[in-house]
Amino acid sequence: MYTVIEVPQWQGSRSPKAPKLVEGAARVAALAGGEHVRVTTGETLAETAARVRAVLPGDGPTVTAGGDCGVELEPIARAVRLHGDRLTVVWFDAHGDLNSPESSPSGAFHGMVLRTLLGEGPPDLVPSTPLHPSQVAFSGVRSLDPAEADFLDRTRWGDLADLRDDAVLYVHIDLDVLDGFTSVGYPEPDGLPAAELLSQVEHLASRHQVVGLGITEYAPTTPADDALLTTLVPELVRLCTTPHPR
Ligand SMILES: NC(=[NH2+])NCCC[C@H](N)C(=O)O
Repeated sequence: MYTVIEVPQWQGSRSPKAPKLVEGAARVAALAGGEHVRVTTGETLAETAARVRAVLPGDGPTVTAGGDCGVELEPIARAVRLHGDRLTVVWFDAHGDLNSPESSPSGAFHGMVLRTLLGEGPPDLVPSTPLHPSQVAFSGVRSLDPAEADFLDRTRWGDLADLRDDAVLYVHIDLDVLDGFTSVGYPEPDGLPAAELLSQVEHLASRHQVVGLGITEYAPTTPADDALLTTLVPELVRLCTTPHPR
């Protein structure tokens, strides 16, 4: 069995749609099945993170239902603690979320969460064991602020086509990676069709154990987007929680 952690955090986003992330987290969690735990948000992001940390299971796969992308902080930090160098984080997202507090144009934590996991972020949120850039591989990223583009260019990242045989994966999916999906705070053109996202995840999950999945940034806006998630979320969860090798 897998644990589904619903985190209705919206305070990490500065989008006018951010309050809708509360309803979105509940919807994604309901579609994900599993053993469902709901975390209530605290006064600060650090307090919410501590609550997430407190409910993470000792072992077994986690499915995190966001909420803004900042909800990935503790589940990914846990995967680093458990799996060390073997872990690769696959970042399916329109955005890099690679801003530092100094470079962020918005001040929003969801645009800094990956950088924070790499060891540079708001001091109360940086995990004790940072992720190394070679443990991160991107898919669908197409909207970067200038400082993020510069950081991306001067850093050696992981490569999905060249994962080590014994790699285990954390699959992060910000729904803004999808093409034409508008139920997010910051939609961007030219994303991945849902079938392409599924086929990439299927390919990865057929070769590697997935130790965590996060599905974030759902801000319900259109019935068509909701209908898409009705099939997409259970399928992603099935692919990522089926024990390996299948
Ligand atoms: N997870 C997201 N939707 N991130 C959007 C970030 C947008 C922008 N790069 C910022 O830092 O504010």
